[in-house]
Amino acid sequence: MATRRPVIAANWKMAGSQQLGEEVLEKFKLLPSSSAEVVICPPSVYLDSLQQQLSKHSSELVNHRISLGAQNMSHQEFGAYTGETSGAMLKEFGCSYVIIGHSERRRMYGESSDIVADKFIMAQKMGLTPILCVGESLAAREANRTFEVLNGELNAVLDKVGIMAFDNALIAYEPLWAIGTGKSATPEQAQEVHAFIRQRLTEISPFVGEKIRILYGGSVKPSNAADLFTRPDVDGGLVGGASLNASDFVNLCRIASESE
Ligand SMILES: O=C(CO)COP(=O)(O)O
Repeated sequence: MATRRPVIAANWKMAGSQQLGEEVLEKFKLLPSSSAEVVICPPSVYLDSLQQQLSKHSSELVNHRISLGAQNMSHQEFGAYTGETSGAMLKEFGCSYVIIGHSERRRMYGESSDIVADKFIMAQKMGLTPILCVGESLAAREANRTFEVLNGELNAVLDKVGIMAFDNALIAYEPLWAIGTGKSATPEQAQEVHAFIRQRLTEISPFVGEKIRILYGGSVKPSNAADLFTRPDVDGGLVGGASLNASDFVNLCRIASESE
């Protein structure tokens, strides 16, 4: 089996502060080293200060791999799109990653799978690595439609970008019923879906399927992380609530590093 370096990504959503960035980096300085890749996705207005904080503390963070990411971006390149942020702007402010197709954006802001695919394409065009979120609702799970929903969400992107585009992407499996509910998927449920996603990609390209990192998201916290992250197809986490607590978040990175 390929060794895939774990990734822990923080999705602050519309929360956090400049102060939180400072607190998180201070906690990382106390952790001797971590092998997991860490991605912090604050609201875009905080990217500038976080980028500066990262560079200020860089000499004390050499044993960590911390990158910046955004939570969303426009599928357009530039122009008259009030309120939007382009991939080029995110790049200018130090982002390497961007979350694409989070269920909160799909549900609350009407992002169709088609738009999600266009954002994926634009992210890569701008040199950003997309973190593509997929996941089923509780109703879909209860109706045994989990794999059908995931297939639909994956196919919408695969059909437009092709399998090789996934060579430079992460996938986050985030069941909607586990997001912000305190009720995580069980490690068995997560593993089952992650294996399904990997298999789906492996059928088209064994190289991509084996290599791609699939993160689990939905009520990840220090108490359930080790059980999730040690499953063979779970390559880390996309963390909401627990990423707003600096100690918990750094703890999650330590747990992910130890589960490699
Ligand atoms: O949506 C999520 C991360 O993108 C998960 O959020 P919670 O960790 O708060 O459940």
